[in-house]
Amino acid sequence: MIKITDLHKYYGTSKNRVEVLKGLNLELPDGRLICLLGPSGSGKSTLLNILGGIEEIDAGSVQVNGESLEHMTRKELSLYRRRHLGFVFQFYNLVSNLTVKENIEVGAYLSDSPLPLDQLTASLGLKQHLSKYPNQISGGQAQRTSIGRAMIKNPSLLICDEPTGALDYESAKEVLRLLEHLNQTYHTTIIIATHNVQIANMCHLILKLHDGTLQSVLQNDHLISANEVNW
Ligand SMILES: Nc1ncnc2c1ncn2[C@@H]1O[C@H](COP(=O)(O)OP(=O)(O)OP(=O)(O)O)[C@@H](O)[C@H]1O
Repeated sequence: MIKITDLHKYYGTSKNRVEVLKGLNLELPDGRLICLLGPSGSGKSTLLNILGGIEEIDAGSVQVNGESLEHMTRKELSLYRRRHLGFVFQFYNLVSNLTVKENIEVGAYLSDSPLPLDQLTASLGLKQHLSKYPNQISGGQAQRTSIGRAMIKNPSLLICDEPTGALDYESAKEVLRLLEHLNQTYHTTIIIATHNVQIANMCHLILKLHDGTLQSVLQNDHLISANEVNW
């Protein structure tokens, strides 16, 4: 469970200080697919980076599985990231001189309890591509590799910031099907920040952020499968 209480975040100092998150309150149950929607600049990445222990909390509290991030030292935050977090970004950030398999294995080294590589690569649909290098695979395959690298850690929370933003329709759908499958198989809480409002239809919970405030938190009563998501 993630519990956010009166969360504030500011950038800049004195006259240039801007409040980017303006007192968020939110509870996110475990094991859900969560969509975070909001226009550019509304604070989505800032919120994800706070949940990911990358950005400091200026006021308020963020509890993840009972641990308060605002009280953690840098070392504790680093351990929190290693143990609990997986990150997926719009651009895949693969290591160019490592193969697909080796890129995924990088994630395993960071975990005390990694998932078996064989099992995961079957889910990722990358078995035929394991010995290729990033410049020999498509964008969709690269994103599935980066999801593999994040998931092999067996994180309790997978944070995806615009995971389909750079992909064509078919590759984006494959990534969405994969995220749905991982959520169902491993019960990982997955947060997807996106501009694509259609993605919300396959998520259990839909958060709408506007200008640093939560406009709405909706339970999706008309859940559809990733396969049925169209745009
Ligand atoms: N390191 C920073 N220093 C100063 N201002 C920042 C910093 N990071 C973000 N901001 C500002 O905070 C606001 C929220 O940015 P954020 O990246 O969280 O929005 P977003 O909703 O993720 O946008 P997008 O959809 O374009 O990625 C923006 O006005 C942005 O300019």
